[in-house]
Amino acid sequence: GKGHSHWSYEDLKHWSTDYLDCGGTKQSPINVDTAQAIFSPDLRPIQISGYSLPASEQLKLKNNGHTVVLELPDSLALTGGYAQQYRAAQLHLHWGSPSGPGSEHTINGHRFAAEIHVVHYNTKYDSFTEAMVHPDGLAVLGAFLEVGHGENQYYHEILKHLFEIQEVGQETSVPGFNIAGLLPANLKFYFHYNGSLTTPPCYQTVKWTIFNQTMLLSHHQMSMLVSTLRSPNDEILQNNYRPVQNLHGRRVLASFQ
Ligand SMILES: NS(=O)(=O)c1c(F)c(F)c(SCCc2ccc(C(=O)O)cc2)c(F)c1NC1CCCCCCC1
Ligand SMILES: [Zn+2]
Repeated sequence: GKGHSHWSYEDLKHWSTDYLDCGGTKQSPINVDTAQAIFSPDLRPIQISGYSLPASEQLKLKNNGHTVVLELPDSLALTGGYAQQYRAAQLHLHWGSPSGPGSEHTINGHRFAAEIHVVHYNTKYDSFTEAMVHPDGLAVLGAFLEVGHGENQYYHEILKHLFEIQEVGQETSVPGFNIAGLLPANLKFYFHYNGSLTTPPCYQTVKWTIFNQTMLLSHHQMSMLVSTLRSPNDEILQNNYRPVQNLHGRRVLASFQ
């Protein structure tokens, strides 16, 4: 059932007692030490297809108490950069607060303002639920968000609806748009490693791609993100990121030098 809704980012130590995998040796997020990353020229550019959705397609946007989730049709596909084909399930965000950053992954110890995750499942499994328990079951594309000068029109398609779902459990519908606009234009430069869901049940079944290029939002857009949604204890939902986890000998690959 929805048992995972009783955990919080405040009592992280209980995660591994309630969910065994949360105490595993292939956990996410991680810090990427770029000097230790292994340049792998065989890592192909990530290729996505079907990401441009017509406005007639209505997508569900939900405050699930831990983040804002945009459900995605499985017509969105990951067709390059991975050995197998994956289809989209949902995307969601992690962020900090007005006083600090909230990305989940860090680069050389640097935490970015926020991070988007586009969650996909391997099409060789019949469903997402089936896929998420297999080591090659999930693929998550991650990109960092920072404050830049202009407004980001693609992120605006999501952020302009946040006020409609301030309370936990609330959902609204968002007209389709080009989801690819939420990711960097250049999908060639990324880090790649095997890890996990960063939330209970922490299944170690995610092949992570973290793009090197950062997305830019306006200051106003970032402040909407960090100050609109409420959490289960009716406080503002902030700092919804898990601390970085030990690599336990895992190698991080880089598609670029
Ligand atoms: N970074 S991540 O991908 O691990 C991740 C998080 F860090 C997340 F924090 C979340 S949200 C927390 C999990 C959750 C809670 C409630 C509901 C609901 O009421 O519908 C749904 C999910 C979250 F949804 C996800 N992604 C989910 C992992 C949870 C279980 C499978 C659902 C799709 C991927
Ligand atoms: Zn996430």
